[in-house]
Amino acid sequence: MSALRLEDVTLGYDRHPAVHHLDGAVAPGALLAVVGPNGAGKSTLLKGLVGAIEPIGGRIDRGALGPRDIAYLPQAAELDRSFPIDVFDLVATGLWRRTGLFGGVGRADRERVAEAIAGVGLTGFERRAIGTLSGGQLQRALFARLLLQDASVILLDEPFAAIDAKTVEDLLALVARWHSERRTVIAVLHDMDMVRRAFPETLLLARRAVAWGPTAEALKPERLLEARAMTEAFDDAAPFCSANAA
Ligand SMILES: Nc1ncnc2c1ncn2[C@@H]1O[C@H](COP(=O)(O)OP(=O)(O)OP(=O)(O)O)[C@@H](O)[C@H]1O
Repeated sequence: MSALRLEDVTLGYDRHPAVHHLDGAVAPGALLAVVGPNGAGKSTLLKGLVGAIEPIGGRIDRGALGPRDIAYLPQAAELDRSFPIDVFDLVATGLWRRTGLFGGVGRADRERVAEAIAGVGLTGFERRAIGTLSGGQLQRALFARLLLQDASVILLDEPFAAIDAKTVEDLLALVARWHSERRTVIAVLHDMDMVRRAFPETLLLARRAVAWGPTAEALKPERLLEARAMTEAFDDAAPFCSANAA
């Protein structure tokens, strides 16, 4: 059974497609990279998978997965850093899945939060306001929250952008751990060397799927060139699927 199945999925904004005619399946436990040029539709795809936007066409079959089974880390720019919350409370929101928004955090839960914070190397930062953290520290805190969310599908949008090498290494180890726990991980990435090294499967996106399969196949130079050309040729103002051109 697939964790996620896409059937001729078109996603977009105001009825303008941003990415279209996606067909494919992500198996449970897959470790999938989503790559492609700027504007290729990668973030849009993750938003569609998590259900933040509804497809304009086709359908996304999530099988038995409920909304709480899918965790989503948006791009750093989408997070409001001025929100007055400290590291502990931010990480503790990962428990909402179980406790509910007003469920309260008991002693055992507080220990779990502390454990998750330790797991990302942020012990001592519990009472720091998130606005005072470096980009890498904030990303560590957000990964700690994902640890607590305990979701079977984890979507990461450019999780390693503008992050130092040591933090990347530590967070990548968490991704590997999630993979070993048979969770499904889908990550939007720009670092092709990292994708080749750490992600067995790749979806190369350029407003539609250029390639989807084993990473070595999907990232062949001719495929990457094709992706760039396709993204550049895409007409953002086109009405809903004016052409079905392949
Ligand atoms: N909220 C929005 N409203 C209207 N159009 C949008 C919105 N978000 C994205 N788009 C458009 O959808 C297209 C795909 O954008 P998307 O952010 O999915 O690309 P991406 O592959 O994630 O790009 P990048 O690598 O630059 O993050 C772009 O043309 C973008 O301008």
